[in-house]
Amino acid sequence: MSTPAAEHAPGHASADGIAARARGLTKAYGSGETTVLALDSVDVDITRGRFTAVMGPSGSGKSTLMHCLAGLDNVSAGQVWLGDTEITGLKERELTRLRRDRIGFMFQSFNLIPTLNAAENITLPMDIAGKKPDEKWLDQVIDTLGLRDRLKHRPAQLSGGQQQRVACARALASRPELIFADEPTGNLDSRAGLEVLSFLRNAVDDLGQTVVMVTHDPGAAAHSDLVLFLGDGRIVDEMERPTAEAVLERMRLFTGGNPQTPGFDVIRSQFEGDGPAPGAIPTADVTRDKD
Ligand SMILES: Nc1ncnc2c1ncn2[C@@H]1O[C@H](COP(=O)(O)OP(=O)(O)OP(=O)(O)O)[C@@H](O)[C@H]1O
Repeated sequence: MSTPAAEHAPGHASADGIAARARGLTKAYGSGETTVLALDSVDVDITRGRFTAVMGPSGSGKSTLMHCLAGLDNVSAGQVWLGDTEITGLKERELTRLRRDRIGFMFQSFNLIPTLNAAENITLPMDIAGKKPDEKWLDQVIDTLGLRDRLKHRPAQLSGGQQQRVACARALASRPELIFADEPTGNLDSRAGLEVLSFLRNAVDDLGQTVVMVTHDPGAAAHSDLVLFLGDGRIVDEMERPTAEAVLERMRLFTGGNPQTPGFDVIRSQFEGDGPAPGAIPTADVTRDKD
């Protein structure tokens, strides 16, 4: 689980391309005395063809950052670009189209449609958009994810790991510029979680995709090329070629080992005795993988 990114082959795309960029990104919720500054003037570049993990204590702004970069949430101040397109200021309709055409999403809950089989779930976003899939690319995604013999199965006939692989294939199917994954392993046992992380890694290394993943798990973050650490709505540090141990150590510094700090319990229980071994995926809310 603690495979260092250094062992991974570099992605296909050139390192100088920027898939998404934010400058002075600020997001406040509420108003007056109850205002919460979820993001505080964040500057960030997401490099194309890389796997970036976003970590930080609970409430540090990870999901808000992802939502603002993906155009799912409007910003209070600052600017966000997807490639060369500035998305801040776009109308909802334009944003919807941009998300549909250029971004893939993977969430903790797989969000598969129970009445559709795996193949239909994978192509659903494109079917809704009236777009024909690139069959060669789709075949490559299906084979990379090992779903070839599961295409006719409905979600209920698939294990948790297989369902998440279908969700991964759906995110990749339209060959998006950028894939956002929010705790993609959060509902999986450690083996299925590991599989999904390997597939995301392969999507970057073999298919040249760009992935941004929000996670609480240092072991999951160790599959990335770069970890961004958020604290109180700011990027407070970053780590190239992370290992689970180094990320855990950084998270410890973060919380100052203070059990009162939000997120401390999660980190401590995962790594210090009463949780799984370092690098394991949290096993709460486990979905059995019958592979
Ligand atoms: N819709 C909302 N209304 C009000 N406050 C919000 C809203 N969404 C998020 N917040 C607040 O913004 C801050 C950042 O939240 P966010 O969900 O981005 O954190 P996070 O790092 O993803 O947390 P977690 O790890 O617990 O998911 C928190 O203080 C949160 O309470």
